[in-house]
Amino acid sequence: MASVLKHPGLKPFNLALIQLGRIGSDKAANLKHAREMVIKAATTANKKPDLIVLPECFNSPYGHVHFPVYAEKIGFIPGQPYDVEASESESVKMLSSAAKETGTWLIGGSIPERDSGDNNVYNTCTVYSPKGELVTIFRKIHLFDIDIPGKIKFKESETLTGGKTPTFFDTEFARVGLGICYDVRFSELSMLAARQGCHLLVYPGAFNMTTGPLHWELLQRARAVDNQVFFSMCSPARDPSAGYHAWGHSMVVDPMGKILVEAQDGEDILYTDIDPTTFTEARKGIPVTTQRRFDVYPDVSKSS
Ligand SMILES: NC(=O)CCC(=O)C(=O)O
Repeated sequence: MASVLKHPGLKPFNLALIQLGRIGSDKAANLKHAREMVIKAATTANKKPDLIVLPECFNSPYGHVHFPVYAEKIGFIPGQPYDVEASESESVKMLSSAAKETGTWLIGGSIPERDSGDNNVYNTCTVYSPKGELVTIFRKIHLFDIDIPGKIKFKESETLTGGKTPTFFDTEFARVGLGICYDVRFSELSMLAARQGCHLLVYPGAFNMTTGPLHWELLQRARAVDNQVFFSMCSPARDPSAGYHAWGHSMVVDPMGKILVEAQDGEDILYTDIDPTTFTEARKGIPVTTQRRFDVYPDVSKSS
C-alpha cells in the first residue's frame, strides 16, 4: 500500500445523520427537501454539527431503472480544483451551497452519476468542505446484486458500473473513509481505510426489509470492532409507497462496538458527539492494531 500523509489526530466533533424522507420521483422536490433538512440539521441542534451526512440515492427513487434517468454529470478530476459554479450537476450545486451556507462538512449521500468520458453510470458520493468546495467523490465499488428467492432480487449492475477507488478525506477533526451500502459487506474496504489512518468510516446506505433486520447493525458493529474505528451508515427513511422499502435505522457505532445513536424507520436527524477517548482507549485496552501477525497472513485478501 502506498504510504499516506498522517492525519494530525482525532479531535472531538459532532456528527449529524439525516435519515431523509419524502424521496420521490420529482428530483427538484427531492433536492429542495434535502437542502431544507441540511439547514435544519445545522441550525436546530443545541450544538452545531461539524459533519452532516445524507443517505444513499437521496435525489432519485432507488432502482436500476431509475439510475440512468436521474444520472448527472459531475466531471470531478481528483487532484484538480473543481468549479462548482460551472458544474453540470444540479445536485452538486445544491449540496455545495448547503455546505457553504451552514459552514459544515457535508457527505452528500449518493446520487446516480454519469461519467463524462465513458458514459457509464455510477452510484456516487460527493463530499463538501464548509466553504462549499467539492473535495472528493467516491463511486460505490461493490454493486448490490443479490437474489434471495421469495424475498428480494436486486441487480444494480443492470445499469450501474462499480467504482475502483477506495477514498478518504481529511477534515480538521478526523480522517473519514467512505463506502456505500453493500460495500459494508466487504471487510477489506474498511480494513484498508483503517490502515490508512481513518478514524471514522461513513457509508450512506439503504438496506432492505430482508437483510436489514439481520445484518445492518451486525455489519456496522463488526466493521467498527474489526478496525477500532467509529462507523456510521445513513439510510433514507422507509416509504411504504416506494418501490424499494429501506430498512432505515441510521446509526453511529463507536470503536468498542457500542451503538451511540440509532433512528427508527421514519424521517429523523440524529446527532452524536464523537469522543476521541473511546478511540484511544479501545486501541490501548485491546491492542489488536499492534498485534497483527502479517507473517501468518501476508496476503489474505487474495486467498480463495
Ligand atoms: N443499497 C444497497 O447496497 C443495499 C445493500 C443491502 O441491502 C444488503 O443487504 O447488503
